[in-house]
Amino acid sequence: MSFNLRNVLISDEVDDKCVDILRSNGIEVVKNTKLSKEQLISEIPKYDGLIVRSATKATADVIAAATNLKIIGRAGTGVDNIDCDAATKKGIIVMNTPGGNTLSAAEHTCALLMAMSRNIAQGTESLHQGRWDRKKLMGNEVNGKTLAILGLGRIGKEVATRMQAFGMTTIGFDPITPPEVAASFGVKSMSLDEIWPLADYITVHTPLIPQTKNLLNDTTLSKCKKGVKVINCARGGIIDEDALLRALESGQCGGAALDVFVQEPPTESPIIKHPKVTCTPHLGASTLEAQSRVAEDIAKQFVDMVKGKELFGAINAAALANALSPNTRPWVRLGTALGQLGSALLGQISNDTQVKLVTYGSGLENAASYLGAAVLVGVLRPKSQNGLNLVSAPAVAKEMGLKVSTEHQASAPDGLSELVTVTVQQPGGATYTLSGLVGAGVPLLVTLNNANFSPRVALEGTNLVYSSASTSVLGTVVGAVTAAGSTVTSFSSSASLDNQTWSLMQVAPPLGSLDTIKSSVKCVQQVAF
Ligand SMILES: NC(=O)C1=CN([C@@H]2O[C@H](COP(=O)(O)OP(=O)(O)OC[C@H]3O[C@@H](n4cnc5c(N)ncnc54)[C@H](O)[C@@H]3O)[C@@H](O)[C@H]2O)C=CC1
Ligand SMILES: O=C(O)C(=O)COP(=O)(O)O
Repeated sequence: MSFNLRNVLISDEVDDKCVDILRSNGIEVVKNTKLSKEQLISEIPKYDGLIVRSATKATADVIAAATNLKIIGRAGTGVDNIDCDAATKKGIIVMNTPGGNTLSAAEHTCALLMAMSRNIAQGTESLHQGRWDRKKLMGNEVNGKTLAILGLGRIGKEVATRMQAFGMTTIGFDPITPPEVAASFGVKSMSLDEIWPLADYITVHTPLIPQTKNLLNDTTLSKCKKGVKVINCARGGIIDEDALLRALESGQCGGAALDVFVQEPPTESPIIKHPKVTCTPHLGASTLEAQSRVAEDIAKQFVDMVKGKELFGAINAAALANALSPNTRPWVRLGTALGQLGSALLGQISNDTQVKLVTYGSGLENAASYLGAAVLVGVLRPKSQNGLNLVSAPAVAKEMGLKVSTEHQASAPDGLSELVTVTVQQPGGATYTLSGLVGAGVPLLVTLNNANFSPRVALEGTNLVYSSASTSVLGTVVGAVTAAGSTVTSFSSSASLDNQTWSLMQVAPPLGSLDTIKSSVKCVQQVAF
């Protein structure tokens, strides 16, 4: 996959460091933060890259119009404003800058929590209006109170340690963070049902995903202590705003501090007007420090990717990241080559084609995550539409209905340390199984339908792959290649198995037609690896 990024559109307010780094690396940049959705749709086909914060909505219709787009960069954390599924299906990388704004968001959460507890916004407002509301604005200490943190990732952890310094007891829930990890930063892990009755404060630090949408709702709020206070500096919608309003009205909720909203800006929402609500206009990441970091991070991540150095921060491209790593790159090439070979021999790929990948050996224990995508790129290449790559292949295969399975075996056969086999099968039709490994950084074919190649065949260049009853057809095939104006640059054949020999003949240039060879062999295909 080539990463030739000619130009990038920056459509949100991103620090100019980003522009400077991209331009100094030869990438053209247009910054336009005033585009309407319609204007974005009409502009986007001109660009190879797009950089956004949270304001631009990279929805399915924007992505559908993005005929040249290779990458969407999020100068920040949350990617819920980007239709990642639509981008993945089109082979567009989605990348964020994890960590660049963590401290700012954590500090803002703590600031909101304290401001809510001491009525700082309400006090400021009363003074602005010429009042001296001391009695009305009685607060409470946070010392000795219990803070529940839902989502113990980067920000949740930083909030915990800061609020512990104020004397709060921190408890939390996260389906992924192990209890011992949470304990290492002073948070006692509990189930949500254990948390609700214990919490004096609840702060959410999860992504907005189906499992976290309306995590705080009428039911869960009713399980909390009367007067519980809530903070949302993560994403609008994790707390159900209507339920929150009802709880504030009834006193079940004693206060809310909100930086994010279901609709931004929340002009129509009554929640922002409620006297017990302290709110800010999505300012969690709005510090000079965070903006400088995320701008620099996203630009450097783009440049590193273009230079083929590494793919950091990509959230939909595990296979692609491995394609850039020197250790795994040849295995990715092997997977694609085996997939291509299987697909060419099968001759047809349809909705019910079955593809099975087996990895052998401890070195390939977690390789299926990227080798699977690599194999599918090879399998689907004959059917390839624009954008078929390591990002999109699994999604395209899923959409087509291909039956894809993977398996890992701890040890490899025949004394090998690692081996990959790919089987492609048409139900009720042919089956081809290919095995290969990497030697000296080169993808090598080991067997084809159990027929062994010794020496192993480098899967490189353009090859005629044919099967014959014996190797005696070699002269005829070479004659046909020469007559077609091509030359044979290497040749390998397998051991004979069941009266069949498989041969790979590397030719240059590729042949225009295989017709003269077809009559001399059982089957022949031309594959460019
Ligand atoms: N207000 C603002 O300006 C900012 C908001 N954010 C938002 O803050 C949130 C957290 O960001 P990070 O800590 O960097 O993300 P992270 O990925 O480091 O942490 C998120 C945590 O949520 C956990 N999680 C997932 N599903 C969960 C569930 N059902 N219940 C409980 N926990 C669950 C994950 O396991 C993970 O540990 C994101 O939504 C991000 O978009 C981030 C930066 C600035
Ligand atoms: O990084 C995030 O998830 C944020 O919410 C920050 O949003 P922003 O870049 O300030 O629009």
